[in-house]
Amino acid sequence: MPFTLGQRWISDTESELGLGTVVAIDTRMITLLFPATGESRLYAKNDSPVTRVMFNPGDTITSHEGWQLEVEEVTEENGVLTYLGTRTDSGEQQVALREVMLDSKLVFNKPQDRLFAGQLDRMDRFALRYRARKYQSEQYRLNISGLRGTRTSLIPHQLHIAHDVGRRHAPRVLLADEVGLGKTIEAGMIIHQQLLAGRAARVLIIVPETLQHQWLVEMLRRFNLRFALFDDERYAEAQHDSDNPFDTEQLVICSLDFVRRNKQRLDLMAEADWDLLVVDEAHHLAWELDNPSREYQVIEQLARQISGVLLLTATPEQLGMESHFARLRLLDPSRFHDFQQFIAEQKNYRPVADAVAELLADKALDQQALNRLNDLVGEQDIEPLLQVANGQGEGKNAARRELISMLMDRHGTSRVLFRNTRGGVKGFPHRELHAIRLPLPSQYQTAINVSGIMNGKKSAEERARDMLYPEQIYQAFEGENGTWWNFDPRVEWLMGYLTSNRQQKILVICAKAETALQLEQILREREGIRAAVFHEGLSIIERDRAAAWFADDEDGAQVLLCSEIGSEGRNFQFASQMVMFDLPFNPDLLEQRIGRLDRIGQAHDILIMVPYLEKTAQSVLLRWYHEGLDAFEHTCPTGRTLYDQVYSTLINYLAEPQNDAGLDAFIQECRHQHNQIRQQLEQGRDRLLELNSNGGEQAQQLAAQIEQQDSHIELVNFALNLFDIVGINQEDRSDNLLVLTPSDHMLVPDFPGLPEDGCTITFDRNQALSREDAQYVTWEHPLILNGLDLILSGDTGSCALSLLKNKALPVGTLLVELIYVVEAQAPKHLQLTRFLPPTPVRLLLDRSGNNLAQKVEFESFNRQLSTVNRHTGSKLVNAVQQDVHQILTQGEEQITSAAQAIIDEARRLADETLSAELNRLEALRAVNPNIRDDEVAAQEENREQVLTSLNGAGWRLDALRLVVVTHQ
Ligand SMILES: Nc1ncnc2c1ncn2[C@@H]1O[C@H](COP(=O)(O)OP(=O)(O)OP(=O)(O)O)[C@@H](O)[C@H]1O
Repeated sequence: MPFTLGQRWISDTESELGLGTVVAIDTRMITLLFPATGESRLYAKNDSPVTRVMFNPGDTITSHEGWQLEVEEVTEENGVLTYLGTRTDSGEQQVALREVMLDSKLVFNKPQDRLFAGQLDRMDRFALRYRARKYQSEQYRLNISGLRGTRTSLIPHQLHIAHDVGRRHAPRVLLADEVGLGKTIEAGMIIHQQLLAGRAARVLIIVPETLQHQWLVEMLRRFNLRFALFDDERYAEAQHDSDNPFDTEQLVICSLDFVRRNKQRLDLMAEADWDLLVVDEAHHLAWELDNPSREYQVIEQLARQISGVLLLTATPEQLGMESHFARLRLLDPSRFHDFQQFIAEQKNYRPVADAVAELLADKALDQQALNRLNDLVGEQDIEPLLQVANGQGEGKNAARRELISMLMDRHGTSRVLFRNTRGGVKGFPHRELHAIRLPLPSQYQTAINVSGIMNGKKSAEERARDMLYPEQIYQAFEGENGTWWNFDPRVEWLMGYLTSNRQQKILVICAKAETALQLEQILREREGIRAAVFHEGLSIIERDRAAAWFADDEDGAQVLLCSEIGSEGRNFQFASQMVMFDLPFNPDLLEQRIGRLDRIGQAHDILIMVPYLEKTAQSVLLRWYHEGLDAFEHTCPTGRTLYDQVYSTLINYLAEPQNDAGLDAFIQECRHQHNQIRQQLEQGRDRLLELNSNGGEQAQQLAAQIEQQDSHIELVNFALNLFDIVGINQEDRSDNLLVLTPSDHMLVPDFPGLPEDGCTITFDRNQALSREDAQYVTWEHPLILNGLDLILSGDTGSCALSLLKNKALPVGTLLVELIYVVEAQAPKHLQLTRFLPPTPVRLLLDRSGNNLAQKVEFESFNRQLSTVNRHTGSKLVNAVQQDVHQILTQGEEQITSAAQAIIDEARRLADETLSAELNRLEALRAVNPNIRDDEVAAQEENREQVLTSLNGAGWRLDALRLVVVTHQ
């Protein structure tokens, strides 16, 4: 094309320069000035990488003054164009705009503009873009989205809870699985889902100080969630950056103590607009009528402000029924307002549990059972369902499942409380108690006698507490000289045990920090035993260091000596032996202690060694725990109830252990009651809770579904292609590992998610679980999510040209592949993507407008195509420009009906799903007070907003490729 002064051209290789103007021409060269950047370039007249910019009627163009013109006519004079049309701002008609007056900052972002401006992209990028669209849209539609991307084993009960709670609006639940069954993991999965779906953006986690780092690490390692740890120092720093320091981070972990200590800080925290509050070890929140603890009040203030609340505790009833009730009250004050009523409800679970058991038993239901079900379900006509459930037809199991879920929904606390037990989950190792009886040294006997005389005024409980730790009584009398370890036979026994098990990691727990410290010194000095200590006197860093030293396989400590604080929340399942140097005061603490080893991941049977001194409070307590409650070898669900029931008798025996008249009968009676209560629980409340909490068959299916997805090769192919195009170096290592490093030709200089010095990744879940240094890459990993974003939010691959070698078609045959996207704009929290994710529609049109897309599948077609160099590409584009315009017009006609069908289907699905959810909630609210009014209102509003947003859905051309047939 001949050059003329004043014409506008664009550089094919440096499109960022904007529009250029021809300012000089000589015999062989031309000069373009690019006013937007002030730069000039000299090009050869023949064969230069520049494309003539020409607009067509229907285009909207911008003048250098900023106003826009809708082009109606284009005239040419001496090779220079003038555009005629209507101004969009004033409506003035027949306005002329000479091309030299066009805005030079022109960017071409519509694929067709880019095509005509010669900005052709590589063919592999076009394919990547289409695949990215396709996979993204498929992933959004899967109901397991948000559950797959975590570095965790697929454990059905956890997946069930995460699936149920994770998709609720502002979930408020108590996660109360038994110790070590994975509450932290469940909370992490819920947070991950809520963040991914846009239901939450700001999350606050409050934990005991000792667990802060463990949480921080678990969130990052398993969920790729980078929390900021707020302590005094960090808080002071953040004060410089914002009036409210908590506004400086989206994801925050801090300790309960940090929150409790300062009223002003608490107020600021409460104001900081969190979406989700997580409180671990929530049994610390003690409550009595008219006397709530400070900890309780702190969380109460936050829970009033924050819409989503997850409370975690393995021992929900640790501080008694009242505190348990009070924690439920934090979740829903209007529902849990009357303690007496709550107690009454607790007793009424039996008939519901029986009905559920009958349904599960797969036997025919007699008239009595049918009547009972009718009564329990209440308002709804379930006759048809009962007939199917009682028949032998296909739908029998599904009908029974539906009836069970109706019962669960309508009765009890199952919507706010989840509790899985080892019994329900199965597959846990055995626990074995070894009680080692040792003589009571005379020094202790004397100290106990003297203290008995001196402490006459103390309460029975105080005396009982003293009596449990004779070494402390002795030392209180002897002061500095009270070297009890020189004669206490437990010390001798402990040293013998540890030295004869040098290859084993052993956890030693004692109630008091002083005992732990003294033992450490003795073990070190006398036997050279490497023992880490873990107690409340250490700083957080020191505690974590101690735990890490114990965990270290190669150079680590053989023993971890910890006081009672080490018995909570920590993960020590790599060890399978524990020594209780003394026993804790209540059965919940005992369970917490054993729970350090008896957790998911424990591969061996657990040995619990208890050296105890005969005729002491310890020997009484040991018998009570073991013979009365069976609390060492099995988790003890009755512990708290029995403890409250027999408290005064027990305390008296502990306070005066030498007076054991009637002790045998007392213990026997406790065992009898234990068996009875356990049976009641198993048939009533616990059974119901468990049935609801472990998710049954559906949870198994969920796990199986995710597992099936895990092995999909599509992700691997896509990711490798993506990394390639982004410019990330990939180096194959054995064992399904890949090392990624940034190259010096990256698409963007800083690819989010890829560290400067690279990272190791794996696509294999098992490998990721055993190799902590490798990132587990799934569709939900930041590398993939950011990669998809990078490709789809920019121009990458939006316009390409390929050659098709096919002798069956005439040379020069033109096909245009058009990728449209059907989408709706809406705030993320509406989760419109469930119904209408950005959905690609592919058309493959020939010159007559026939759509061949159905017959010619993308991948096999793509494999037949070959690339063309940019220069030839530009020439080809110019040659077929008119045809392409026509085909585009035909494309617009064809997409309308296809897109509208997709939108209609999305609206139908949304209406059906959301109306069903709303109806269900409304029906439930009539019978189950656990449904909060605000939940129903939010659901209703959500439905309205979703449907309105879908009404506004539309489509646009996202990418296009010209395909020209050759025979060479
Ligand atoms: N799905 C899983 N995949 C891999 N590891 C898991 C999974 N679930 C739990 N674990 C591991 O099992 C241990 C117990 O899990 P977690 O700490 O979440 O239990 P918990 O119920 O919070 O315990 P506690 O009652 O002691 O606070 C942890 O080491 C955790 O990493």
